[in-house]
This record gives sequence, structure tokens and C-alpha cells, in this order.
Amino acid sequence: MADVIVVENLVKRYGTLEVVHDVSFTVRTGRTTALVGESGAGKSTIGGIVTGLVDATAGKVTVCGEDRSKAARSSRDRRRRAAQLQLVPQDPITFLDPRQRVSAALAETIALHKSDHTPADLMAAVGLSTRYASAVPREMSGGQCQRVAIARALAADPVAMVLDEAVSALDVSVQAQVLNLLRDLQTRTSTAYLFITHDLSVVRQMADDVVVLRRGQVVEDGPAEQVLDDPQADYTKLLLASTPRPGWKPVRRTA
Ligand SMILES: Nc1ncnc2c1ncn2[C@@H]1O[C@H](COP(=O)(O)OP(=O)(O)OP(=O)(O)O)[C@@H](O)[C@H]1O
Repeated sequence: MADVIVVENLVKRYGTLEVVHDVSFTVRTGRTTALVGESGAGKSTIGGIVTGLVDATAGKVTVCGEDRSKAARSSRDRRRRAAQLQLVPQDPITFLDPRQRVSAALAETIALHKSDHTPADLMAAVGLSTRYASAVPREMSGGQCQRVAIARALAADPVAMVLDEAVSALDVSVQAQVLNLLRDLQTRTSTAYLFITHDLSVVRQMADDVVVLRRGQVVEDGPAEQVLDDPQADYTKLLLASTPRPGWKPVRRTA
């Protein structure tokens, strides 16, 4: 299986504060790597560097064999890079243009990437009724906006997607629907996912590989079943101990 995203020895400093220390991992075609850790661990900073929104202080990011540390030379380069890698952000309501109707937002991305999609087929792919085609973001729920953000990412036919806390704001039943949808899409399209989350139950449902991050450093990484079922680092054990497993029930104490 080919490596789609390769992150090597990444470092990010803000002034004298080093928030990412020597981080390396890969995301393979058709697979999901989860980047987990508590708030402030540096997950979004790494996602920002991978998607080109944040500059690295040191290290290298390669996407589809191309060194992303070098700035794109032309708008054509930028378009090609966007077609390889799309971001699904945590808060789609602020990410989507508040005045743009769903079909127009999707048509714009389709035109930009000259892809073969139509707004209707993308809406069908994410399970969004076509009656929302003329809706603007404020007329939709968080889950519906999240589907639009995913549909828009799919409009570029990306090789990989960075999903930054993409389901964290959704209630559990909508979250399960969106996760199922993402898994189905991955089976059909072999898109590679870098899944950024603090939620280990989401990791359990989605990840093939897991990278556990603490204060900007990788404390443990490996195949999901190994990291989740036989964690080696004390920090991973602590994270797991604070997350209920499926089927977990609180112990009732009797007086
Ligand atoms: N522009 C910035 N300037 C200074 N410090 C920053 C900046 N952006 C992020 N940081 C700091 O970098 C550290 C990592 O932040 P980051 O948002 O990457 O963590 P995270 O793991 O994604 O956390 P969360 O889940 O809360 O978003 C934090 O200490 C944060 O305060």
C-alpha cells in the first residue's frame, strides 16, 4: 500500500515555544491514520502544516511524492495540490461561505478542479437530500453542514483528506452516520484519511493506524488494535482509561 502522506521530523515553534517536536508518521492509500491527544497536544498545528495553512519550522511533508515544504509556484500548482489533499474542518459553519447556497458551493469546487461530479451526485454521496441544494449554511444543522463540507472536499476527487475534529461537534447519532459515510466513501474511493481527534471512541471506529501525541511529541504509534488493546506508553493507558469502551457500563456501588 502506497504512502500518500509522509510527515518527517516535523517541528513547529511559536517564538521560543516549541509546540511540535520531531513528529513523523505516514498515511497510506485507502487507510486511516488517527492523530490523537488531549487539547493543546499540537494536532491541529500538524493538520495545518500538512494542508499548507501553517508553515513548519523544520521537517518535511510529502504528499503523493511531492515535497510540500516548498511553496506552490503557480495557481495551477495550488489547484493540483488541493486536488490531492482536501481539508474537512472542525467547524464547517464558519468554513462555508454564509451567503453561498449548497449547490453553488459544490459547483464552484467542481469547476475549479474540472471534476466529473455534479452537485446532485455529491449530495447523494453524503446522504444529503437535494432539497438542501438551495439552502445556505444557517438554514442547516451542524450535521448537514458537515456533510456539505465533506461533499465539497469530495468534489476535488482528493487522494487524501485531513479531517480535523470533523465529527466532534455532532451529537452521537449524527456522528455515527457521518463516520459510516466516511468509511463507505473510503471503501469506494481508496481515499487516505488523516483523522485528527481527541475522541478515542472515534479512533476505535475509524483508524487503521494511530499516532498518540502529547505536548507535541509522539509518545506511541502503531496499528490501531495494538495501540488501543495493548498500549505501551503510560500516557496512552491514561487516555484509554478515561474513555469508556463500547459496551462499557458504570459499576453500580451498593451501600
Ligand atoms: N498561532 C499560534 N501562536 C502561538 N501559539 C499557538 C498558535 N497556534 C497554536 N498555538 C499553541 O500550540 C499548541 C498546540 O495547539 P494545537 O491547536 O495544535 O493543539 P490541538 O492538539 O489541536 O488542541 P485542540 O484539540 O484544543 O485544538 C497550544 O499550546 C497552542 O496554544
